Amino acid sequence: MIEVMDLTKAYGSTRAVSGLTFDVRPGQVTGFLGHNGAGKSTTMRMILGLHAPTSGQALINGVRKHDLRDPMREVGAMLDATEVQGGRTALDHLQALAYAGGISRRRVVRLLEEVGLAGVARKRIAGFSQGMRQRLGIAAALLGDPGVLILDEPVNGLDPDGIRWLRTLLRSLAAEGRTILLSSHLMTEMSLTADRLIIIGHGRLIEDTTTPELLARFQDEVLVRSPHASRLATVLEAAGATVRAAPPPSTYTAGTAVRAASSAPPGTDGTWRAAAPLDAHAAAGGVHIAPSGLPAADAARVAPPGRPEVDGRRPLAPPSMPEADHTVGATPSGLPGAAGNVRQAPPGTRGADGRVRVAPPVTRGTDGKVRVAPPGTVEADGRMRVAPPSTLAAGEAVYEPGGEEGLLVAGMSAAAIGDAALRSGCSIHELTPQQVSLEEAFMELTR
Ligand SMILES: Nc1ncnc2c1ncn2[C@@H]1O[C@H](COP(=O)(O)OP(=O)(O)OP(=O)(O)O)[C@@H](O)[C@H]1O
Repeated sequence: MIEVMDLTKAYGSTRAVSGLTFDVRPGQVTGFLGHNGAGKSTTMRMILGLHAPTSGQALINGVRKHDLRDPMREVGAMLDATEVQGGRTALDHLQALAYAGGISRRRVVRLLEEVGLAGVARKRIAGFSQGMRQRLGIAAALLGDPGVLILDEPVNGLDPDGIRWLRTLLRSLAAEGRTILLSSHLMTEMSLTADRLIIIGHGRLIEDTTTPELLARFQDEVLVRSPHASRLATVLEAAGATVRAAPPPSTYTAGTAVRAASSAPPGTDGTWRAAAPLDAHAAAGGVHIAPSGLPAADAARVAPPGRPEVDGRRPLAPPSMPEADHTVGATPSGLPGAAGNVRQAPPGTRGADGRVRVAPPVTRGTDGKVRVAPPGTVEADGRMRVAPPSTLAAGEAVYEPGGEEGLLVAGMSAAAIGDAALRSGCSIHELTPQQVSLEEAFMELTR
């Protein structure tokens, strides 16, 4: 058992670890996750008594590491597999450690076999690959057959066989009732190996959970893309669901609405296109956007309802559409007009930057606030920025989101969401139960 209690470590002005508290229980593999510099190694070093905490304490089997009666048999660790003398052979290295701990040569030989280094036992470590050094480090950690094992990035450099071997080894050691704390950046591996997860960020605890609990929390959500997202969100919340905005799609796909940007990056197919669900927008009183600096021939096309061209392309915007660098807007009362014309926004709706912004009701966020898209909502890499929520300033309106907005809905099945959408007259373009990986859950949590 490892107990970390209100542990803090400052290196000068750097707070590597800050008030960290968690337990690592026997019989489980506990994964220790965090971005680079999150404080994992520092925490492990404090648990192992290699660095003194600034405050708080870390105990192994109820005492500090230095107070363990037989430390090698109680705790084994591998922090940095490169910290070995390259001039020695693997056998000499392990034997020196074993001698210091009163451990038999027989155990050394057995461990070399177990970690797959028997064939190179008499070779100098200097010639070892990173994976071989990791195996040697793991053998050293296991020398005393300890009940507590602390491994910092043990998977690094291991080949697929080695990774599988280590996973099986750690799971069987945990099944014997040992306490295992393991850090790794390899999320897939962590999700296969760890029962519990301690996730830290900037030296602080973010989550103390189990792998299935964490995944279930995110898998509970259903991604809904709808041109009526705001209204649908209200409907779903009234039905008891929890709704949050989904991150925008990372790249454009055909039919995805593209918003105005000062310098216009192309969509994935190299052209700007108007959103496919324009008809739905029109029904909702939408606004369609012409990006500035339009690429020529296949440039922004705005689709009046029901008038795709013969070749399937959307017709170009009618003449009433302002030239490039003007955003096309319309009053919420109807766009495009019945005749298929795009209406120009009334002058009063232009923002300080000269762009037209009109806020149809559908653009209100789930919090009821209107979101204002900052100028240049498209990044150079083609990703869309999420507009920060904001209230509508006097005389100011917002960009219509352009395409369908994404919602992540928790607490309601996809089927129930579909029914609710039908009943409330909201269209849905996508309804996907989320299958997140541990990596995605981790990124979401540590954002
Ligand atoms: N000996 C030290 N002296 C000064 N600062 C340190 C020292 N050790 C770590 N730090 C700082 O403490 C912070 C946490 O580092 P730590 O190595 O614990 O993070 P980590 O989560 O293990 O990162 P990684 O995943 O990259 O190994 C970092 O900002 C690091 O620069």
